[in-house]
Amino acid sequence: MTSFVLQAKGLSRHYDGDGVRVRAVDSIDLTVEHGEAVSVMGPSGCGKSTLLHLLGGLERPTAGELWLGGQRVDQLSQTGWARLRRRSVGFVFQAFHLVDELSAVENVELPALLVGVGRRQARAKALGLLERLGVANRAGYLPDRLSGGERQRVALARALVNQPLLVLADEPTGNLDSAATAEILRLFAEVHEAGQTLLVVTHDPRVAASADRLLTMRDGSIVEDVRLESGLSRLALLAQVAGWEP
Ligand SMILES: Nc1ncnc2c1ncn2[C@@H]1O[C@H](COP(=O)(O)OP(=O)(O)OP(=O)(O)O)[C@@H](O)[C@H]1O
Repeated sequence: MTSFVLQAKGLSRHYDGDGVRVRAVDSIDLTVEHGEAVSVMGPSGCGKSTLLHLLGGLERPTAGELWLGGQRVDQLSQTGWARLRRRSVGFVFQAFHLVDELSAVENVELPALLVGVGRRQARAKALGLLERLGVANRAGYLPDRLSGGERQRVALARALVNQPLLVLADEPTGNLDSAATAEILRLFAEVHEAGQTLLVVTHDPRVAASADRLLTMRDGSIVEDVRLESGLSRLALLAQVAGWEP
């Protein structure tokens, strides 16, 4: 068995329009091992979201190879990707993307039902996750009756319900106040400690510093790839990125 969850080789996504080529993602090489928590930072427009979309099959590369859990996926059809994504990739977005008409528990169990888990088992899994993430008391609520922090916890539960190989999060705290951000960070840390592989795109240095590896992107490329091993290096990162005094 391969030890990596994800491997990209020369992965690129270029857009052509008005005679101009935008190299949104430009020949990226990246390996993510099982159990890593990786954060991706960089200035607006440097290609972070495009990279995340490529890694989760929401967009197709214009060049390069992508491997997920030992399977080559850059050539997969849309249907093939949809099937793979349901089982192997969990998404958490800034805007939550919950189904408004479904209750919290129904949102969480939906991906399980879609891969053929029985109703009773799907419900039990969903309730278990809501419990673990501290929102079991909101199981029957529709999303519009939940706070931002609660919605994101439900979205995280939904991302985890099929025990994916990889969770991809795009600015997961972008719509949250600082108390809810701290709570979501704590939950991401717990999920990571339980062995989940994570890749998080963020502008927030607190989020970035909670990972154990930080990628910095510029103009479609990864220009820095550092391990954040100690509390000290995390503090230094915070100071450097945010201009704070440690
Ligand atoms: N569908 C598209 N067509 C043309 N250009 C695109 C498309 N999607 C993204 N781009 C361009 O690709 C580049 C990277 O965009 P991307 O959204 O990945 O950046 P980002 O780092 O996530 O930005 P932000 O931090 O502002 O969300 C930008 O120059 C953007 O304008």
